Amino acid sequence: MATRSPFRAPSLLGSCQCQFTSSYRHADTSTPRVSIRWSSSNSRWKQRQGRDMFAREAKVQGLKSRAAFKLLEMDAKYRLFKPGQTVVDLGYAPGSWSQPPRGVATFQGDFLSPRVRALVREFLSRTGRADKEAGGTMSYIDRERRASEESEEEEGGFSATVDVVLSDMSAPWVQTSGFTSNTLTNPYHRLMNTSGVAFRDHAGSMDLCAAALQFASDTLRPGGHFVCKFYQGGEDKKLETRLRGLFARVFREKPESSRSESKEAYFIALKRRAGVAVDSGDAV
Ligand SMILES: C[S@@+](CC[C@H](N)C(=O)[O-])C[C@H]1O[C@@H](n2cnc3c(N)ncnc32)[C@H](O)[C@@H]1O
Repeated sequence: MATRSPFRAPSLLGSCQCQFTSSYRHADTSTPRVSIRWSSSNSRWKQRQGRDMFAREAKVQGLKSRAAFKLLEMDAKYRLFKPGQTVVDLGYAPGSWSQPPRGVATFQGDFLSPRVRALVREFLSRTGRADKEAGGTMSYIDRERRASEESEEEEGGFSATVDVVLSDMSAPWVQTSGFTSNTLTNPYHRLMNTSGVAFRDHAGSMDLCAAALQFASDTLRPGGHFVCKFYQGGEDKKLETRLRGLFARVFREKPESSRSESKEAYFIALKRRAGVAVDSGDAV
């Protein structure tokens, strides 16, 4: 049997400045409606983790979760990050995409809410201005290049300062049973797992992708990149078409470290076009 070797993770996003991340505070769960014996699925889950090379390797490398390897794989293939960038990581918790947490500001809030998105944009424009005034650590050439990009941005009516927007958001699994099981009540596991109902996961992911894309359209500078998790289904083609309107190149990616039985995949959208924005009325 062929084995898959996880990437080493010397510094995840190490060269980038992760200035902002967002995470969603989960609503309290309701009381159980059905009673199921969870002991067998508990041990199945533990066995799967034990067999899972990426989960084991994440532990060895001190990463918060196996999800880290997905981003490392995508960066190795598409070269997403460069030193000194502003990277926004939406739905960051538990945080393996933002390790190490240097320079990270975290926000809690439901990103589907326009008010939360507006607060994030405001935060970014304030920190962007502060960076500009301070001059930053950019070389002369980088400063000149950025200045010319900014004048293009202003011509296009954007105040865009972000280099990369990442969205690994997925609607968390709402627990309705299994409250006596430590494995199932653990918030970490609910955060990292979906409902398992393909249509529901797909529909939820299309809403989150639409919110993330609108945010990318509002904040990404021309030339910037967008990575977005989605659950495959009937509507993802429409999302891809919207992405193609905003970015020069768009790829579908199923990283090796993403479980093969999961419908999870990623859109990698490279080089945001100047002077183009997504139309919020045209949501997926
Ligand atoms: C699979 S986890 C992300 C894992 C993360 N990339 C990591 O490496 O640790 C999915 C995340 O999406 C977040 N999320 C789900 N719905 C959200 C929403 N409406 N607004 C903001 N975040 C949301 C969850 O809270 C969770 O943090």
